[in-house]
Amino acid sequence: MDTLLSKLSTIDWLQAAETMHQKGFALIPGILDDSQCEALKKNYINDDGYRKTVVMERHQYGLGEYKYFDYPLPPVIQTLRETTYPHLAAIANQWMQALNSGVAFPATHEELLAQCQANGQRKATVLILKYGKGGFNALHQDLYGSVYFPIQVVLFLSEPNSDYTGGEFVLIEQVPRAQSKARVLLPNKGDMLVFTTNFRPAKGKNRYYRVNVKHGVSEVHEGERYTLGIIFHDALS
Ligand SMILES: O=C(O)CCC(=O)C(=O)O
Ligand SMILES: [Fe+2]
Repeated sequence: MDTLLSKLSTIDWLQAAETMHQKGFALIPGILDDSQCEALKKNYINDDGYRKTVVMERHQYGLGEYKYFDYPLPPVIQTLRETTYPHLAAIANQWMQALNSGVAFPATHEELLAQCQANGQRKATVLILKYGKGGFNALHQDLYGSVYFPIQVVLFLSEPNSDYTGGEFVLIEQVPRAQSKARVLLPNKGDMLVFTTNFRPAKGKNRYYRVNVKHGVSEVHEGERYTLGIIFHDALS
């Protein structure tokens, strides 16, 4: 845990914020070590510590499975969630200001959760996802109620091109009155990707405008791909 905290403390958040402003995502390499990735994956088959399993194809979400963690969250996840939040809140607040939205997010994650609770959103949204051959995640946004935080994080628990092939992380930008732009990413095991849940501001001639963003995962060709998704707001159910 101390090593995780010390890794998180070395993140250059100014640079991450700059990349977020430019592109709506920022890749921060080497956050989880191999044993932390393996421990999270190994625990997937157990029932303890999870509140719900979702078989993605049953809801047309894609092909694969995920499990929502229950409170109290495992210490590694709790640390990731509460330590990264204040930095992301600063970025989100700059976005809200640029877009004149009148929304401001609280400085601490505890306060965000209090806002969720006041709105009946009490269920943990942190999840671990597992995809096998043919698995994919359809393009989506992770909003779980009217209180939501616009930035989320994914930690990559498998090594691309060795644990699995295919399975790129996909981001699609929907620019107003234009056709969509796709970006594909293949982060390494242990990397942390920060990205917008629903939109980012882009600079127009006179003011900022909203670019909608969705994310998903392209088809896994071979092997198994696991990720840990950290969403900062909680869910109604
Ligand atoms: O498996 C992935 O890379 C995507 C996970 C995801 O959609 C999420 O964490 O919200
Ligand atoms: Fe997602």
